[in-house]
Amino acid sequence: MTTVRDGGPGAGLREEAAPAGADGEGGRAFRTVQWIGDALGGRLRMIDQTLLPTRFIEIDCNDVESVWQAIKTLSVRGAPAIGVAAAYGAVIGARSRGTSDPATIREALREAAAHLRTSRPTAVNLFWALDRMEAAADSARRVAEVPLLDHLLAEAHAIADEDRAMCRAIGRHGADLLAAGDGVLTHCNAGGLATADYGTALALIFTAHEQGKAVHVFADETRPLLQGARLTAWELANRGIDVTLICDNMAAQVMKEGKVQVVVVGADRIAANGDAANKIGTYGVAVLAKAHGIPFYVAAPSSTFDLSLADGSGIPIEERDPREITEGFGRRTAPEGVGVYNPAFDVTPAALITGIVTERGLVRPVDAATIRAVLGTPQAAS
Ligand SMILES: CSC[C@H]1O[C@H](OP(=O)(O)O)[C@H](O)[C@@H]1O
Repeated sequence: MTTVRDGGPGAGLREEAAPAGADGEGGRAFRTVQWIGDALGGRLRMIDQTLLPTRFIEIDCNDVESVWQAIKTLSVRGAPAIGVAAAYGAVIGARSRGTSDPATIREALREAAAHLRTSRPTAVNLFWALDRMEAAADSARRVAEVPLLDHLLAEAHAIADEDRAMCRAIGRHGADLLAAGDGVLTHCNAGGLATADYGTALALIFTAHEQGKAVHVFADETRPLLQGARLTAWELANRGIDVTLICDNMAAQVMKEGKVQVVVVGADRIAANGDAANKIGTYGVAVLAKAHGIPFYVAAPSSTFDLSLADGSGIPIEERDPREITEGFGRRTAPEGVGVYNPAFDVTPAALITGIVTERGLVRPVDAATIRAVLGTPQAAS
């Protein structure tokens, strides 16, 4: 893994923090995850999100282990972004034996996919993307003799391109749920940094903004890893969108003060009945929204649905290192040896979700029948 581009200390919100080349939607574009080069000599480049907002650093991954580490340590995070990174990681694995022999390439890809599957358990996009890459390797037997590695890189590019398109479609379908002047509360980061680009929950806000509908965002800082403070506030400020950062325990107060009209969050895995896993604290926000009569929306692409699960009880919840809580601010904030519980996600029951915004439309009411009607044919995930 090598540092490629260092925006320098304090890059923070400065113009140079986001690369040149507007994405056409008024934002200063950046590519969360991208492939540089061809199938044989190329590499996976990603923003190291653990260093934001103060430093904008891109890292290149040239082997499967560095992709695994980047996912595990949250250099790259967010369900869709993890899926895209894993797809390119599978390409890196497929070429690792240095041969053009298809059988060896397929075996190397399966080995890489098996390893990448162990990086994080909750975001279904990781498994969905790896399943798709393995299917592409197998289906290549029947396609014209494009070199297999080129075929695999094309599949990974397709996953990334589809994610970009899905994010914008989510924005289009969801922006109508926001009215000019609304206070919108969000939790964690479901923006461009969590996807190939543009985001899911934040896509609604970005699109509304591009439509001239100004909203004010309350961003939960989202302990313990502060994706809301470090990433969501950074993305929104970079796009000139009004954002107020609050501690997670302030969400009830801003709702009680009438400052929040809508809540919109992302998701990491949605079961067939609409139960949705998302960053820890989301379930509490949903309960608060219900108590205050505020609509609570989840925004997610179809690749985040796991229709093999009847409900949310089967969603694996990642538990992370206790030091993220006891030493997360660069100093110890709890006594040595104290017990710590650090689930990274929780599951919001469908009954608390007003609607799920997908690239294919709005799922409302949130139930299995409506999900099937909006998404069409079910997909299994491993
Ligand atoms: C668009 S998915 C974003 C989703 O992923 C985050 O989790 P993590 O930062 O641990 O990967 C969080 O649950 C976000 O809502």
